[in-house]
Amino acid sequence: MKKKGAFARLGTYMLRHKLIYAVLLLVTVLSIMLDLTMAWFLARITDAAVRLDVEAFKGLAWFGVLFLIVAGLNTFLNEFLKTNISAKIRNELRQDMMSHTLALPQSYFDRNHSGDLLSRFTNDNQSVGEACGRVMMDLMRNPLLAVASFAYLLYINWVLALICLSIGPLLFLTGKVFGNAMRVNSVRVQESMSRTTSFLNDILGSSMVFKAFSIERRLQKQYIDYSESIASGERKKAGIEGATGAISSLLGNLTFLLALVIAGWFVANGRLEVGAMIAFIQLMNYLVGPFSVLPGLVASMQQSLGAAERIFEVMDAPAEVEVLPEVQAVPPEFGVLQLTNLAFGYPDSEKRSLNQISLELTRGQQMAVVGPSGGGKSTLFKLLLGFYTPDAGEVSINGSPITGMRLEQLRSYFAYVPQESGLYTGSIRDNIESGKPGAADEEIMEALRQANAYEFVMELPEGIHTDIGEHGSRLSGGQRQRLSIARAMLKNAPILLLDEATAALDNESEKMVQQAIRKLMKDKTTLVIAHRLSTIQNADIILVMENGEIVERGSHEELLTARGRYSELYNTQLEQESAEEQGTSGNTESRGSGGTESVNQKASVAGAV
Ligand SMILES: Nc1ncnc2c1ncn2[C@@H]1O[C@H](COP(=O)(O)OP(=O)(O)OP(=O)(O)O)[C@@H](O)[C@H]1O
Repeated sequence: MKKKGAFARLGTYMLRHKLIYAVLLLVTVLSIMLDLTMAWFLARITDAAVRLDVEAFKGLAWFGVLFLIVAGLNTFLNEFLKTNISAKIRNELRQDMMSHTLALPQSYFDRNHSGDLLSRFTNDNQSVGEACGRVMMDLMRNPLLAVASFAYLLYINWVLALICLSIGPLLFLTGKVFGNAMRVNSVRVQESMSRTTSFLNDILGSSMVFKAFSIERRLQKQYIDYSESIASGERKKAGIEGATGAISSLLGNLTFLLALVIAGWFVANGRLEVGAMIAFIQLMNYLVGPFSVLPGLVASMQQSLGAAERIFEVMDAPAEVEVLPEVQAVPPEFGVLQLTNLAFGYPDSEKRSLNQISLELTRGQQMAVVGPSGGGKSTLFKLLLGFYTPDAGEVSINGSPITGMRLEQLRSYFAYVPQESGLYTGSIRDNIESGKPGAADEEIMEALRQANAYEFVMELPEGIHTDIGEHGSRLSGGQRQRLSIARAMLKNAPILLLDEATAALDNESEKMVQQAIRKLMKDKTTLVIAHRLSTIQNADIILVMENGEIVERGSHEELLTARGRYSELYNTQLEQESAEEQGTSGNTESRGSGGTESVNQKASVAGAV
């Protein structure tokens, strides 16, 4: 998108506030008139003093008081409206950006770093807000002030006026040269800031990892590099601003001195009154001032337009839905889910992550997907949830291809329990309620009971209103998972997609989670990704996925008898678990409930599917 495009689009936001801009324009014109009045006032007061006209002072004093009141009110209105309009436009941009971001497909989030997005929501938004308020109005005010002052100077003495004006082109040229350098540099600073925000976003969100690996020094060094890169851009900015300011003021002072000498000479020769010379000095500042601040303002505007482009880039990214979806109040009827010859490769990836996938899941059936890492299990879920569209083949529910369904309609068939609990900052209530927006407290409590989470939640200081911290960091892994299950319970969708919700839990916690899952799965059709094969022995069908293909399918017994890939995986895992069991059995007491459970123990809590 060209700069003009960004400006025109910002214009649509500004046009929504025509009235404020109209008042701001009036205030600006009034402030220019007040500036000129000040020059006139100085001339009058000087002339009265030179002529020893005491009578004139009384009137001038009253005029001065009135002037101060009007100028004060005008300054207040000017500052208030500029800040106000910035805040309004920033707010609207933020909201529009958020609603579009929420509508973006998963592939967008795969490609773009969340820290970069964050930077667009914050730094860029701030910069654009400035442009629509202060920068914009100053860009209008300064040329108007220069023209008005020049007209007044012409009226006082045209020779002096032309001398003053001669500085204009020089200052303009300075501004153009330095303005370009400023724009190039500010793009660099913005990019550095965005990289730094991404880095901070990553490391601050995983404080336990960097502490556990003792990589604080390395992170500190990396951060110093990022921070230095911002600082170096900012130093360069200071250099450019300093040079622009120095050249502008040198040119301004030179012209000023020249004009002053000539004005003094005119006064000495009786061709100019002393008051007119004082007015001239004041007007000279008004004429030269804008030329020296304009380059900086133009550079700021360019920088903000760059920021606006980055915001509009997000808003222009193709969305997966036009209107943000609403949760369907009543869960749909479900009969059968069919996948026929499904094939899929991620955008930007040459390799196919799924190939020739065909399966049928009927109401009430419990299906498990197992297989080595990278086999395509999670990708299968992503396609079912409509995060990506298959390259070939078809997914249909109750005989209707999902391509003909709205996304919210498709997603209403599934309750998803992700591997990571997927909780967000806010209260327990906020998190659970996302399963059924608008749910009553009783429904939330019931879901918590069903998910074996009621008791621990009630023990928390503020119950369901307790803030759980970033991604639920104030809770244990098992507690997080039980909340994730409670959320799925509240959704009450016909198909449960469970992504190995029992991974990495201790014995006690796993029991609680498994119980919760069993209740969740009651009367539900289930598709579960399982890494621990001991937990899926009761599944109706087990699919073994490898390299994106289903290489085996059948019940636990059938697959063991077949002595194929499943039986290989099962026996390897059995051996590993009993080796771990033997290695740790001597320490059971010191471990408490955090130890690795035996295969038999696991089998006793198995039956999730
Ligand atoms: N967003 C992505 N972009 C590109 N390739 C991806 C993306 N996500 C996964 N892949 C690739 O797709 C393949 C299947 O990955 P998938 O996450 O489905 O495996 P998985 O069976 O769920 O693995 P695991 O058991 O480790 O979770 C892998 O080769 C992986 O590298």
